[in-house]
Amino acid sequence: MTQQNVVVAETKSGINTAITSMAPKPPAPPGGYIPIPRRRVLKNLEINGGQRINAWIDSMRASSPTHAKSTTSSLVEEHSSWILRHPSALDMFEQIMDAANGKQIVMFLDYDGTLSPIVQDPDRAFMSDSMRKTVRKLARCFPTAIVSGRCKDKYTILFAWLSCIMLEAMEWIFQGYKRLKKSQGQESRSSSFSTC
Ligand SMILES: O=P(O)(O)OC[C@H]1O[C@H](O[C@H]2O[C@H](CO)[C@@H](O)[C@H](O)[C@H]2O)[C@H](O)[C@@H](O)[C@@H]1O
Repeated sequence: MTQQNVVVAETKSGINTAITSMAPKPPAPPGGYIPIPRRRVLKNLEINGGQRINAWIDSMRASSPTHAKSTTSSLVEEHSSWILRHPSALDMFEQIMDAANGKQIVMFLDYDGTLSPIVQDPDRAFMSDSMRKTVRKLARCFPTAIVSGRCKDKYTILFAWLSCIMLEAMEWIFQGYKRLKKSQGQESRSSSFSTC
C-alpha cells in the first residue's frame, strides 16, 4: 500500500461525500471524480478514521429525504411493474371470457387469504357464508379445486365440506344434463355446462 486515496463527489445537497480506499492510487477516471488527498478530506471533516467516515456517510444516506423518496418511488415502480405482469382477473374479465370461449374451464382457488381471511389461528380461517355460496355456484359450473399449502390434517374439515359440494355439483350437473337431453335431444357434454 503506497498511498491512500479519497474520492470526493459533490451531492445534490452540496455536502461532500467521501469514499475512502486502502488500495493503491487508481488512474484518474476520464472526466470523472477528482481525486483529493485523504489527509485533506479528513482534516475538513474533522474525523479520524475511515470507518467513522463510512458510518457517517451511511447514516447520512439513510436519513436523506432524497434517499427515502427514491426507495419509496422504486417500491411503487416495482409494484406497478408486478401488477402489469400479474393483472387482476377482475380487471381482465372480458379478455378471460374471450380466451375461454369454447374451452373447458377449470377453477383452482387459493384458500388462505383468498377464500378465507388471514387470521391469527389457522384453525379459525373459515370461509364466509357468501364465499361458501359462491364456491358452491362455481363448483356447479366448472370442475373446482382448492389449492393449499396446509398440511393434510389441517384441511380434513375443509375436504369434507368440499366433498359435499362436489357431490351436490355432480348431481346438479347430472340433473341439468338429463333435462337438456329431454328437451333438446342429443346434446354435446359441453353444452350442458353452458346452462350455468
Ligand atoms: O398455500 P396457501 O394455501 O396459500 O397456504 C399458505 C399457508 O396458509 C396458512 O397460513 C396462512 O393463513 C393463516 C390463517 O389465516 C395465518 O394464520 C398465517 O399467518 C398465514 O401464513 C397455513 O396455516 C399454512 O400452513 C400455509 O402454509
